[in-house]
This record gives sequence, C-alpha cells and structure tokens, in this order.
Amino acid sequence: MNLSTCDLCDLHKGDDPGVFRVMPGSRWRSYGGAPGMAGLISTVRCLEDNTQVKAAVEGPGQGRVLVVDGGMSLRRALLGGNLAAAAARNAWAGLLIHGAVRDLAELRAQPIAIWALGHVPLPTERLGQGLRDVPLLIDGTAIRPGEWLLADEDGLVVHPTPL
Ligand SMILES: O=C([O-])CC(=O)C(=O)O
Repeated sequence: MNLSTCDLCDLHKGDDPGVFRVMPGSRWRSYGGAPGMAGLISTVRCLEDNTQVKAAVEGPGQGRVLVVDGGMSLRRALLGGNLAAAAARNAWAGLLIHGAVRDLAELRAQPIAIWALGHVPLPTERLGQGLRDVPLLIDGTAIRPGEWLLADEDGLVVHPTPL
C-alpha cells in the first residue's frame, strides 16, 4: 500500500499531534530525482560544517532517510553532487536538509529524494563539527532517530513507527 501524506493526514486526523506529526509546509523544496521518500530516520545536527553528513552518506543507508538540522543556514551548502551520489550508492532513501544544497543538476540526476530549504554555491568547511543521531526539533516538530518519515510533494509527516 502506498499512502500519500494527504491520505495519512486524513486517516490520522484525531491522533495526538505529538505522535503523528505534520511538519509545517510550503518552505521545503524538492531537489532530488525521486519525488518522495519513506524510511526510518537517522539524524545529523550541524552548522555550516558537513563532516557528519559526509560520514553518514558514505555509510550504509539501509533504506533510511537522513534528516539534517542545519540551523536553517543558507550561507553554506551541506550537500552537493558528490555526497548525493554517495547517498544513492549506499541505499539511503533520501535526505531532508534544514539548510542549503548545491550542484542542482547533479542532485536532480540522483534516483533519491532530496529536500532542502534552498541552495547556495558555497560549500562548507569540514572542521569535524556536528552531531550524529541526536533528537532534532525542526520547525517545532520533534524528529528522533529510529522514527519514520514520509515525504511527498504535499509535505512531510513523522510517526514513531512506519504507517
Ligand atoms: O563535498 C561537499 O561538501 C559538498 C559537495 O560539493 C558535494 O557533495 O559534491
């Protein structure tokens, strides 16, 4: 069964908003070659340093989605063509970057979903900063490693277990 985010919102209307979570919409933009993604969540928190993003996508994705809290910074790109190719090669289902990406044509060529707030051509400096698999709070939505995320063109929803 392939439910959309809209279907899930209809089905889970009465749920506790702390359990079935709908991320506030409209600001996310889809940059990848796949229109949506679903999978268990792995996380990174970093600011203008993509050391941990690189480490994550160079490891096994096992169909998971990588959610990166980049502090909304649009000053430096946390992901570009090389890291997107590594993510696809290593079986990540997709990436959600609360920050910026670059190499737009190369991102579109990858068969995975990539969502970000915006883009900028300037890469980060990798200084070894950032945290892996920590709980995040993005736009007021709690996102924890091991939970489940579904994203499609209508938006993004999070649940403790796959729906
Ligand atoms: O390496 C980086 O920091 C980002 C990038 O340009 C790429 O992934 O190709």
